[in-house]
Amino acid sequence: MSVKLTHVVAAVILNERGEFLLSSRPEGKAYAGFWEFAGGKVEAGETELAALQRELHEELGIQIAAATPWLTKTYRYEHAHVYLRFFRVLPQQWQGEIQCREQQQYSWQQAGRFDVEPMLPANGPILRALSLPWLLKGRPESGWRGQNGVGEVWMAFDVAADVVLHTNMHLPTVQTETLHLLPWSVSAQECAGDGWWWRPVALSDIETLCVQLRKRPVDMPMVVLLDEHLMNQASILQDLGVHVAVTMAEDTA
Ligand SMILES: Nc1nc2c([nH]c(=O)n2[C@H]2C[C@H](O)[C@@H](COP(=O)(O)OP(=O)(O)OP(=O)(O)O)O2)c(=O)[nH]1
Repeated sequence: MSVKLTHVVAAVILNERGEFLLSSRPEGKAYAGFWEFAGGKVEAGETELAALQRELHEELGIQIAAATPWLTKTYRYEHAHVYLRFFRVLPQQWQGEIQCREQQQYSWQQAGRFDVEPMLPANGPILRALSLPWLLKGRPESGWRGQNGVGEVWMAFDVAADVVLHTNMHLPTVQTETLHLLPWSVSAQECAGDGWWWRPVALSDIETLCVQLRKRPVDMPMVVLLDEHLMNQASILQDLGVHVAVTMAEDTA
């Protein structure tokens, strides 16, 4: 029996302080009072970006100029089986004053420290993924460090030994069918059943990765390890849609 999936888009809106926006679901909707990322159902004939722009304007009165596809998630509620597409919206990609047009509430939240509840049940992994810093720097000997809204995240991995240790973060597995389509320069390694690391050789590999991630999105972050010659590309990778970048750094003290 085929299951009808409800196609939903939702926006991870960021502000200049690196916080992200959650809002409560209004009275009259399923899971009223639960917290979510603003968004809603994609209408027939509408693109995902157009749906996101319409929903964010209807719910919060803000305008979205652009949004980067991020993670995806399918989830079966009693009321619907949903296919959720999350988009990252950077501070320069949205404008307007936030208004609660549907009598909902909103809150700016820090990654890793949520003080609103209850959350929509489908969103747990998404909230955990947000606690991953976008960029971590370090070396294999000393581990990699980055900042999220709460503080420092540290992790270490030994690609050869296929072992990952980490603190204050979560690195679950991505879908293998997407991994098989990637332009492997060095094949991806599953690390202790906890995540996937991928080490591209050229910027074009990363562009191909991002095209594949847009076509076949994954439900957890893909961590891209950048060798030294690709480090200066890190600033453009976020726009391309890379989830998490790990770079070698001189100073790891
Ligand atoms: N907007 C949003 N919906 C989410 C999130 N997580 C999650 O599981 N959902 C689910 C809840 C709902 O079943 C579905 C969104 O549908 P909705 O009823 O809110 O959509 P809508 O705003 O278009 O509502 P309506 O016009 O039909 O009243 O997706 C999230 O973070 N944001």
